[in-house]
Amino acid sequence: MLQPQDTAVTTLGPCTIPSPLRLGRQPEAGVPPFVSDTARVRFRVECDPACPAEPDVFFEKAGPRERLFFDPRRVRAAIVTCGGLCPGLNNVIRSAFLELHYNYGVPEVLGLRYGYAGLNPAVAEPPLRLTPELVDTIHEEGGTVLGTSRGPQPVEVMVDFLASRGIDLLLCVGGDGTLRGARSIAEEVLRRGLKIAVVGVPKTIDNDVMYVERTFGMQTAVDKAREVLDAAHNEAKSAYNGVGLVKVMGRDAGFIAAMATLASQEVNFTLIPEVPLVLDGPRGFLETLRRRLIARHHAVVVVAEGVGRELLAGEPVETDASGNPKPPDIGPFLKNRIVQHMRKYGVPVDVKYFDPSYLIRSVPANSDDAIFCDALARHAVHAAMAGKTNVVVGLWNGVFTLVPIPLAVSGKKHVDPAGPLWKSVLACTGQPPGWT
Ligand SMILES: Nc1ncnc2c1ncn2[C@@H]1O[C@H](COP(=O)(O)OP(=O)(O)O)[C@@H](O)[C@H]1O
Ligand SMILES: O=P(O)(O)OC[C@H]1O[C@](O)(COP(=O)(O)O)[C@@H](O)[C@@H]1O
Repeated sequence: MLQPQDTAVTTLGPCTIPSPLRLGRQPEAGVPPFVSDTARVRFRVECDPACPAEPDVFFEKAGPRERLFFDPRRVRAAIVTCGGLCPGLNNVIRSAFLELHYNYGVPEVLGLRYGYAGLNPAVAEPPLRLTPELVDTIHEEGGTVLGTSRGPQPVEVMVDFLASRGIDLLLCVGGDGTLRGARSIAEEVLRRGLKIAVVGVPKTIDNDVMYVERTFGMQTAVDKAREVLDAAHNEAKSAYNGVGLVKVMGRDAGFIAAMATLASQEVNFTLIPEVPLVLDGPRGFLETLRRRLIARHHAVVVVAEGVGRELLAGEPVETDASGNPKPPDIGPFLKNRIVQHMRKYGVPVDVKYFDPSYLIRSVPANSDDAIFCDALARHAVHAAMAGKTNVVVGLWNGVFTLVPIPLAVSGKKHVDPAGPLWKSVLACTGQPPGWT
């Protein structure tokens, strides 16, 4: 159970430097333009009284502080992007640079190359010095202009790098692995008594970061996934007993599959890792699909890549360089089982299999994500300039928060099979709540 002290944010020291921020408008009378450290956001899922969220816990509110820990004129900042691609990485780099450069007047912002490898001189490409020209149009492109990577680097080496380069603040843009790395760096920095702020920006199309309502890139990925679902629907309904089978990313959490289902409204079966898949038996998936084909002659099925690990138990389990499990390929497996099952019962079937894979995460951010990335990046800069460290910018009930990284990596966020998102998916697809 979350305790109030868990949400306390670490600060490098007292904030004594007046902020040079010009917010572009005069504050309304009596309304300070700056956010105080005592401004809190209540942590509760208001729309779902059944949610076990703790009612009396508050997160510190993100936003510009009136007094800073760092003197902006002397700051050297650095940005690193890690893990899998995600729409909006370049937006975050651009907006963080612009905030640091123009609003705070920070003279030097470095872009570290290829993830945490960029902090290890033994393997690193030299950092890029960011300029207005360099970031000018990067938001129009997918991917990350800095490069990214998976795989560990020794924390002592990374902190040596930061100290020897005189870097005062490090923005780590990534998912839960990146945040674990950021936590190690921040803790090693504090152990050595250094004054380097480490602030995370929550990236992942999987949307599985705890205590963060939404990670950037997810909405764009859902947009792309929805296009594929609509295509699968067109294919399926144009064939006699057509099945459009779509596999989307999501190794532990089914947010993309669930949300793309709601966006498309054309899906009949949404399979996510949070709801165990049973293939056989009268109430299993295959028989339910057979009944649907007999009744309606077409179906759309979306399956998240992390589904059915138990079904594929015999398959070799691989991990990526960061130690994340790479699930055996559920897509072709499911296609074969559908074909075999229908053949067994003499039901003709025409399965069209779609694997959009990297297509949904390598595209530029949509408008919604672009605006979100801009806000996240600016909030990360505000937090770092105020000396906040070991913290990630979050969003909760529409308000930007500062979430201590140890809390954010204490677990992974999942689709709640009893929650409103999954209930909406069930209502939209008409599928049973579980497979038995
Ligand atoms: N427990 C950990 N401690 C330190 N670094 C980690 C840890 N887990 C992952 N990392 C590093 O963070 C980076 C990104 O992690 P990864 O899991 O690949 O992507 P993501 O951040 O998107 O989850 C990699 O360089 C990885 O080695
Ligand atoms: O092929 P890669 O680069 O390992 O990426 C695959 C993984 O990346 C993701 O898209 C996102 O993962 P991260 O954001 O944690 O990097 C997962 O859904 C997927 O399993």
